[in-house]
Amino acid sequence: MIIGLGNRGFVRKSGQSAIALGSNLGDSRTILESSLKILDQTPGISVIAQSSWYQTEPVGPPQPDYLNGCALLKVEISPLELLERLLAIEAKFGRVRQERWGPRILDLDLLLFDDLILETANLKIPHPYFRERAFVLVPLAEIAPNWIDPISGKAIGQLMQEVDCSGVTKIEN
Ligand SMILES: Nc1ncnc2c1ncn2[C@@H]1O[C@H](COP(=O)(O)OP(=O)(O)OP(=O)(O)O)[C@@H](O)[C@H]1O
Ligand SMILES: Nc1nc2c(c(=O)[nH]1)N=C(CO)CN2
Repeated sequence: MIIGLGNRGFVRKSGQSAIALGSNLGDSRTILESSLKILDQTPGISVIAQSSWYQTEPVGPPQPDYLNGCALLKVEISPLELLERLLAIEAKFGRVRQERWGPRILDLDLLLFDDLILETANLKIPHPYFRERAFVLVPLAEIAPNWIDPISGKAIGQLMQEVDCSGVTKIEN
């Protein structure tokens, strides 16, 4: 377990990462599928697993249901570089930040990076809210149930058991 010392600290240049994908504006299914293809074609990033898509009730201000999913990436870049790639893809799809937790065309969150714990101004790993989000834990448990959260020491499958998953519905196809 490596504690990041901000930008000056030890930062890995490769690893396995888990990301969350979400969208509740536009043609969400196409947007999410396309963003995964772009990620897989990005130098230093390979998509090695993806979950089913889930229709999820919005957490936060009233807004349309989301389409959510998770993916596992093998990366040859640092966590900070990975975040930059994720933000660039969001911008490519025209994501503009308005109200916090408001509706968005595309949201790509960096959930986990091996067993890294990193706390910088722009990047916190593990994602600070993932443990309480069924819209993250259900798809993530589908593809990585045994990944251990380096802060709680619990497996993803166990974390999922601890939240109310009633607002998360798997899309079959
Ligand atoms: N693990 C992380 N994954 C993605 N962004 C992160 C992470 N940690 C910190 N950030 C920072 O959060 C900023 C705001 O992200 P964003 O606007 O997508 O938040 P949000 O998705 O609305 O809320 P939430 O953080 O609850 O998912 C990003 O610009 C990024 O610098
Ligand atoms: N169901 C759902 N609710 C949300 C989501 C999301 O992806 N899915 N993202 C948010 C901000 O990150 C806030 N609320």
